[in-house]
Amino acid sequence: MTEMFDVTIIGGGPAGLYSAFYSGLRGMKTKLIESQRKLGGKVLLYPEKMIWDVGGQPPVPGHTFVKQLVDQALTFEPTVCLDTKVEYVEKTADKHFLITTNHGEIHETKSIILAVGGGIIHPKRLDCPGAEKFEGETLHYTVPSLKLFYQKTVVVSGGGNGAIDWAVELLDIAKHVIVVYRQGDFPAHEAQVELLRKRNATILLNSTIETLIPHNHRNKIKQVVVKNVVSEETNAIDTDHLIVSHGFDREDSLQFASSIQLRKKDEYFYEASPTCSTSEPGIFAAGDIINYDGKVYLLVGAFQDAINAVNSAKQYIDPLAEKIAMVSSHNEKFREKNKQLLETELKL
Ligand SMILES: Cc1cc2nc3c(=O)[nH]c(=O)nc-3n(C[C@H](O)[C@H](O)[C@H](O)COP(=O)(O)OP(=O)(O)OC[C@H]3O[C@@H](n4cnc5c(N)ncnc54)[C@H](O)[C@@H]3O)c2cc1C
Repeated sequence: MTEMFDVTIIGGGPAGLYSAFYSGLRGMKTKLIESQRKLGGKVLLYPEKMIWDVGGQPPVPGHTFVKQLVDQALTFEPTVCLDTKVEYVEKTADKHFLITTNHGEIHETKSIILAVGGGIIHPKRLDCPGAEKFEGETLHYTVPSLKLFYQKTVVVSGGGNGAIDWAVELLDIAKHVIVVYRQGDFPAHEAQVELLRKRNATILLNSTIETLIPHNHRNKIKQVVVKNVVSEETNAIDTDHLIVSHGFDREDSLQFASSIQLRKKDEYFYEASPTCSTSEPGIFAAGDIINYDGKVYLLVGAFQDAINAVNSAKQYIDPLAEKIAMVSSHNEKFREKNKQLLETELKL
């Protein structure tokens, strides 16, 4: 038999990471399984974007935020399995769960927190012949470092929040920002679109990228050929970099045994209560994968869900456990750390 855990968290994004911290705080033996090689979930897609909207947290770039989240998640030393995709979940006669991964391993657990976000996601590739040879060099699906674009001409393809946020961020860094979008207007936040229009960005609506023209013998883009879908005119634009933000393809390979009755709101979201219980006793959920009235699809929403999911899981495995949300001062682990921090503070 494999080692039994109190809770196994599937997904190592913000919801899963904070669940791992909080379940440690509640004294639960915790395992976290993540399909990617790195923890951080979707925040890994925006390492250089500044995050402003987490209460009490000064603005930090995504990569710093991920580091802080991971450090916090490891506080109570959960077992972490990286590069491991959960494929199948079944329930045993004694109401425990068996989780099968792509490596064929079986993990045993008393409860589960689903924190799989939008599933395993991959940025949608540019539909343009030969585009893959420019990837990583001058064609980007995430922005690894803003420095790369300093004083460069950058074309951003896409019109949603991801594309427009990048374009706005680049206004102070790049020499020139050109946004190409296939529809007649942007669906992104109005205030951001307004900023783009007020500053010197070039906006090409009803337009798509048809071809990428390389520098001689090099895997660098020299020009993008843009076609206006209304007039059918084409135009070659000199560029140093191309950022493509066309959304994500989603891989949802997680299957449940037919005896597990997990209700979905639609093909995407699992139905959950505000205390993050799903329709299947013993399975709880947190973050972008669930839907209930008032659900907030932001980092803070994922954190609140994580607390509720952990508290519900704790109640499931120990009905006599405290119902109220615990605060960090209720844990021994912090006593020594608090002492050290206080001593440092008093010396100042
Ligand atoms: C471009 C962009 C910018 C954003 N900016 C902000 C912002 O400024 N402020 C803000 O509050 N929010 C922002 N968000 C939203 C925020 O990132 C999400 O709400 C948050 O990441 C949701 O966390 P999650 O843990 O639910 O899901 P995710 O972050 O999607 O993490 C889910 C994890 O589960 C893993 N997984 C999935 N299926 C399996 C499986 N079968 N087995 C194992 N692992 C699996 C995935 O690999 C992934 O790591 C932004 C989102 C995007 C896309």
